[in-house]
Amino acid sequence: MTDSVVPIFGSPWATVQPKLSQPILDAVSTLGFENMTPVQEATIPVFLQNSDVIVEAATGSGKTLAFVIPMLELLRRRNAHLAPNEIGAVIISPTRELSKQIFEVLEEVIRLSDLPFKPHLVVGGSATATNTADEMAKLRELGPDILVGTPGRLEDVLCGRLKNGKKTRSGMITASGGVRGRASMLAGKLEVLVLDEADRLLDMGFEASITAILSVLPKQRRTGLFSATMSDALGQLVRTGLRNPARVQVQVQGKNGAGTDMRIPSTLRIEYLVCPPDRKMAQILRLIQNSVAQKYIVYFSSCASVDYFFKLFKRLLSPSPESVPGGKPAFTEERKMAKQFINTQFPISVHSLHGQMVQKRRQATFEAFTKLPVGEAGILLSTDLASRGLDIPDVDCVIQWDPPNDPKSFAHRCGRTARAGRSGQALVFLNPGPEETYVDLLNLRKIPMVAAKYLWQDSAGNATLTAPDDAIVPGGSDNENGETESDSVSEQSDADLDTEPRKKDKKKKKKKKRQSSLVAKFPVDARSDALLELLRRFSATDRDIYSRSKLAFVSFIQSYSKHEASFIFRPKELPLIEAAKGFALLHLPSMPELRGRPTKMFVRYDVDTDSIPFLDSKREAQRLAKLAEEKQEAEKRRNKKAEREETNKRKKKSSSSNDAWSQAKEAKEKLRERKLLRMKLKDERAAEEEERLIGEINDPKLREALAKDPLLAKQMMNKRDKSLRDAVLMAADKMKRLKKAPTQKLEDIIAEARVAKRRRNDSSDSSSSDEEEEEEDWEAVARRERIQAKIASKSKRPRFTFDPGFSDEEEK
Ligand SMILES: Nc1ncnc2c1ncn2[C@@H]1O[C@H](COP(=O)(O)OP(=O)(O)OP(=O)(O)O)[C@@H](O)[C@H]1O
Repeated sequence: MTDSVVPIFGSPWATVQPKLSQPILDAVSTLGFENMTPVQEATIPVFLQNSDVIVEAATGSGKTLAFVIPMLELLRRRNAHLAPNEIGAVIISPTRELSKQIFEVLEEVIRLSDLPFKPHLVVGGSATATNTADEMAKLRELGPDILVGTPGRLEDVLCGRLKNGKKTRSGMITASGGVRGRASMLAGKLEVLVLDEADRLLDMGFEASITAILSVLPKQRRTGLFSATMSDALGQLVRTGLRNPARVQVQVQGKNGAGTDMRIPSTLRIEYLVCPPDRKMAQILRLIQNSVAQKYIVYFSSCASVDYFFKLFKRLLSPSPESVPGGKPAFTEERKMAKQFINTQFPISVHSLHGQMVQKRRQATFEAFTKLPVGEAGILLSTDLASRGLDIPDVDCVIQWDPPNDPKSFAHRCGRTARAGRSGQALVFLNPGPEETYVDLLNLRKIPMVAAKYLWQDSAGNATLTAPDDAIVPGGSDNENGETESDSVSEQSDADLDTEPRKKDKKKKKKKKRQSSLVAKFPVDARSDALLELLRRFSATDRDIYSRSKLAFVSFIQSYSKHEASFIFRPKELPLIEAAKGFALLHLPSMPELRGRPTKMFVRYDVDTDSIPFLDSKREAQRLAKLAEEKQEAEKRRNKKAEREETNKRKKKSSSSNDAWSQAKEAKEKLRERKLLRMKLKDERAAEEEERLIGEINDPKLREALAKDPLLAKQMMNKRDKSLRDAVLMAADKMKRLKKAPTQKLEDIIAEARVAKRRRNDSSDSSSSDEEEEEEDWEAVARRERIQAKIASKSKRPRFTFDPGFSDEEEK
């Protein structure tokens, strides 16, 4: 392991051992670099001696040349000839911007040294298949020796384009199960591999591509890993196949000249400001107003925040008359208002950069900021896309509106200033409360910070360190909810008596109150509040700004919950209402995170948000047309709904009267059905019973007769009246004898039989009368009985109609 202390510059290039070739020495001299930087001095000899290297050195310390120079030297020294489709070296970096920057340095050194190497930049951005195919064809035609690029596109070139690979949890496509196209370049003879920002490249996000690239590289190669935060990735180094690597850690030189273990350049001053989140904008403007700095980078946690604040900063710092609704007079008035908050002697241009921008704009905006003319000030708003490696000249100040989600990025962000021995300043905003411990975390990571002073603004608009008279200090007793400290104390003693769940509830409330009081203890800054009102006015007059404000706030909250240092950045303790004010929202969005927060503290902006227009007339016309369409649709829907309701009402009404009728009908029907069923069952049971009874009668004649009159049979059997049976038989015989009409009913016969029986009983011994007489009597009785039966039948109809005892056929 090689350790060296950073004096800003080290030994001359000519002192390197083994010696650098003359063309390369000429090139660095033409670049104006007389001496090496310490990291170059420590790395180049080791790399040249065919050893793998892991290099960790502060941001802006010259790591790019520390790998570019030995790489060219190693390629120059090799004897093997490279075919047009073979490459000798690959440099991988995590972003397109950084790849381009490295490529430009490499190209410049090759040009100045006149070495016969062809470098080529391989970055994404033109994702369509035809573009990729074109690019690959161009690449084969060009036959480069060195490739510089991002992992995904390099994977396509070196391993073949992957189709249908498997998606990993992190969203990357892995080769397993996928089909690869033909590789455009062969890496079998590769001499040098460099991973710049290696710790980032070894993160999960790039894992699949890096693994695929490593799999097609020869094992006999030189590998160099470079970063300002290398130790964070040591665990993953095994994967890169390093062979007995030399570790180069360059110490930062302290003020007394001795080496320190700090991770940041000694020329960089990092400050932190603890203040409520709604004061950030005013603080930035006052900082710009107060300093001589010209170039600023402001970091946000999401692309949506960058887009939104870009619009706000632009309206404040460099508006154009077309961007202000109401034409020129309104523009002049707005300029006047904005000048109350920032009034610099120089123009300030505003730029934005993030990963969701189209490549062309991304490139243009980056170049515009990089090449800003001397004497002109500029602000670049960015996400972490511009946090690593970018060597933007003359950045004076780095401001972190949001601390980064990954604490590693903190040093990289700050490192965009104070590069190559220049001095620079960085500022990070922290919310009062748990976020203040971020200072300790960074201290542990060898990144020291000092507290910044809150900046005020006097009536003349100048930034000052002393609070003006209108800065009302709440005295610490009143908190956000209007409760006093003593209230809290008495509540605390009450809480001691409370039951467990209530205690928890109170604890939560107390926590919230503590948070709110932390914010509320800051003196009121009326000018900051007035600035926020102006920003809200921008939003209320430009739909583009208004819609972006909501998006930005929501994405900020989402991003806040993804902080790696979640023990410091606790979403539950984030002062959300102040954050919403800081985003200059017109109203609070309805989101679950705001539940239980003191939303009354937020004053809604008095505007009908539906009427906020787009400044772009085309967009506004589209919006109005869409709105009219939506209104029509809504009207139609309302009408349809009303119609539906009306018909439903009518239906209900008629069905309620119809219902009673149909219900009664239905009930009747049911009753009838049930009755019929009952009768049927009864009949069936009766029939069964009668059959059984008939079966019991032995006499075949009687059985025959009774089979035809089951009712009689039943009656007889019930009574077990043998004499009646005999009488029936006798009567039946007699009928036969007298050849009486077969239609005579059996019940008549029975009636006659009964009369006869009675008579027989009456004149038991008396000689029986002659047959004629008997016959007459029988007739009379039968008549009487018939009449009686008729009367009875009128009142009680028999269930079965009686069949004549003997049919005509039987008679025959
Ligand atoms: N020997 C040198 N003498 C003077 N300036 C140099 C020398 N080497 C590099 N520089 C300059 O130093 C600046 C920073 O270099 P470089 O971008 O390589 O830093 P870095 O260590 O890679 O930073 P980061 O960690 O941010 O990627 C560049 O502008 C570069 O031109």
